Amino acid sequence: MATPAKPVHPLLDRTRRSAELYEEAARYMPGGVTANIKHFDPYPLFMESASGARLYDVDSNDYIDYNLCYGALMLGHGHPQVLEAVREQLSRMGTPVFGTPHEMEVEMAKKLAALVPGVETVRFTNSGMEATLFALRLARAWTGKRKVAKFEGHYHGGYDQVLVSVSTRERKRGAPPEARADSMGVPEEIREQTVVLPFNDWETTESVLDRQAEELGAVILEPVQAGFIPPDPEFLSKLREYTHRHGIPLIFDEVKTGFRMGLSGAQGRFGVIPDLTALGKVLGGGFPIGAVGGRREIMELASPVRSGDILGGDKGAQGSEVLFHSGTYNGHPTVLSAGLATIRVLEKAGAFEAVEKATTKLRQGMEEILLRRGFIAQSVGTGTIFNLVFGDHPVREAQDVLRSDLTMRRRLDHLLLEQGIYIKPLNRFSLSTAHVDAEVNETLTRFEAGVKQLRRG
Ligand SMILES: N[C@H](C=O)CCC(=O)O
Repeated sequence: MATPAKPVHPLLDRTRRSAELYEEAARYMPGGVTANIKHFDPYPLFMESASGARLYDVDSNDYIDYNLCYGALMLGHGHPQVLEAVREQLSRMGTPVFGTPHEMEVEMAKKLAALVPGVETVRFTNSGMEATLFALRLARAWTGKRKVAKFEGHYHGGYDQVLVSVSTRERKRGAPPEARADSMGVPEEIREQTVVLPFNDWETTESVLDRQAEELGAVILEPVQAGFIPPDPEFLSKLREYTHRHGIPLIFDEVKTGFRMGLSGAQGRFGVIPDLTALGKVLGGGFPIGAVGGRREIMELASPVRSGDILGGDKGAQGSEVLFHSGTYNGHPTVLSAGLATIRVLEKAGAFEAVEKATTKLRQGMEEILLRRGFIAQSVGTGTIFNLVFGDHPVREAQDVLRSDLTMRRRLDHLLLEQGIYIKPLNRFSLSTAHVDAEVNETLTRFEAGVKQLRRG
């Protein structure tokens, strides 16, 4: 059982019910949470309801939400068109799920093929993590090679092969990152199959790749690291050119960036097209989803027409000849109805641009307040996501975040929570169509009140 929170949190007076619930939760769930990312000190806040850009906690405090379920809610909470689409699906189909193919799967697959440049055909999954896992399997099957290269600080889900060097330790500039398991229970022989590269450092990346290229079945990365560190203009294109030349499938994990860097994702924004793309978050309109899309010939490896179905009792289906991909809830109608409704709203003229404009205004406003109050800080981001970094050095990779003043940032985040700005401490800020001018202005007022209390040292 986790130790109950000590009464030291500045929010304590205002969040007593959260503290009580946390104590109870810790009796029944390890650490009182059901996903490690949801924990923060001294206890996470328990929410009760939400609307638009706002969250309301169990103590009736309101927050302007910049976490938005880790970016998934691109239309904010409870968008009427999303709610209506879900109700309509349930009443029209008479069931949440058929367990058979249905028309909305085709509609969403067509939509993704039309919007995302690297997508020709699609398979749905239930999370972004499942999507990257399936994409890696496809790539390894395509090449017949075992190893996978990923980048330091990039998160692709909580399974063994990619749970490597997501957290960062300081290293000398130009030194290749080491491959470190980020969890107990990751077998050494699996960790050894993962090669770790430094984002935005082409020289070191190329020299590591040169040593490993023969054995690599895939290179996977977040084209915008952690959703907020943009790629150097040349970096992505050099990586694309290199992987193409060596026949290594390039996978973009666009779980965070899909529908947040524009409707064509980071690949559309930066004009670099991967072989395979993993999507999630916004695609489900607030419901769990993932998808893999990519080159037809690679995706086709998963076709049961080609290879049979190991679960179907086909005599001809041999495990080694079948690229297995399945899932009871894949292509769930309720989820797809929410996702399609979300995309329809984002496709309206000016909808996406308005969120970008609000993001720019908020970033500039926060920078101005911090600077005016004597803090050396910057916002780093692109599209509808950004982060705040204390320091004025260029932020191009995970090491640069490590070199910033994280203690100050954590202090600020707690003050912001106190002022009614919801973010997961140290995590990125995401905006939505619900973050209109009034919300941004109010956020800046609350932000200034928080910064006023921020002490140096
Ligand atoms: N699904 C991840 C953790 O559980 C979310 C990571 C993120 O969006 O930052």
